[in-house]
Amino acid sequence: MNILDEIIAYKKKEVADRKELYPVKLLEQSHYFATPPVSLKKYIQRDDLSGIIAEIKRKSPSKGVINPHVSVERTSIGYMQAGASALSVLTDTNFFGGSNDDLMTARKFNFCPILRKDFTIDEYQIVEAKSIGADAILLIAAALPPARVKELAAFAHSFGLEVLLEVHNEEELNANLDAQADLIGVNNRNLKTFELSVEISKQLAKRIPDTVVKVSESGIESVATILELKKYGYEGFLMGQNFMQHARPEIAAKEFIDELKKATH
Ligand SMILES: O=C(O)c1ccccc1NCC(=O)[C@H](O)[C@H](O)COP(=O)(O)O
Repeated sequence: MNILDEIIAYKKKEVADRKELYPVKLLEQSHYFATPPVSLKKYIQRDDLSGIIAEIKRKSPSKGVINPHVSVERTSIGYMQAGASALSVLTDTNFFGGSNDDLMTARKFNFCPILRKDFTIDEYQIVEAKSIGADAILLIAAALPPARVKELAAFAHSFGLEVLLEVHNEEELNANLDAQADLIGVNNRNLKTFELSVEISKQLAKRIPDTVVKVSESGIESVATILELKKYGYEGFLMGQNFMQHARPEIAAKEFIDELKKATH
């Protein structure tokens, strides 16, 4: 069993448990159902921002412990002050050390779009995402049959949530082109082997329709890589570890984004 299979097997059990503990009727009482979402797509395309989706990531299967005691309040505010376009918050606890509380903290202190980074396999998790104040969800093509991707994307849209569809190869991309995703993210990390290469973003770029915002995800470590990916039409850049491995991730993000700004002006 690879790590993605392991995560999905765990999620199935976790979702079943949560449905009992926190029924949908309870989640629906959240005031976030009355709050209009902030568009991830639009913020990524804003000229005054960097295109970077800055992630809060305490640990990961590939890296182990990264920054377990990070202050979500200070880091999320600092990321946005540094010029990030949006936030990504890992809410999975077992494999990534995150939580719904992390996302709710980020929500409380920021007006920007927030991507709920989790392993969505069930409608329940979409209701949950809305109830904690997320603006967008992630759907991973490697974890879902295309028909499920379509159903879950439509369900997310019914709450006004945007969908970032994550692919890692041409087969996954082609099988999900009609999913109505708002953004397509190419994950440079193979979630089954942890192998990392930004070449995969370059290879898949021309296969992604121009109507969809392109995001390159994972393993982005330099401004030069972003400048290169922009030439392939990428507008969004999801970055976690490169910032989170520093004691003060928001300072690392500011230095990075300042360098990016200098290189693009
Ligand atoms: O990061 C992992 O080890 C990982 C393993 C299995 C499934 C997902 C995983 N990561 C989620 C992500 O997609 C990344 O957190 C995100 O793209 C940022 O990547 P990075 O900049 O390399 O931290």
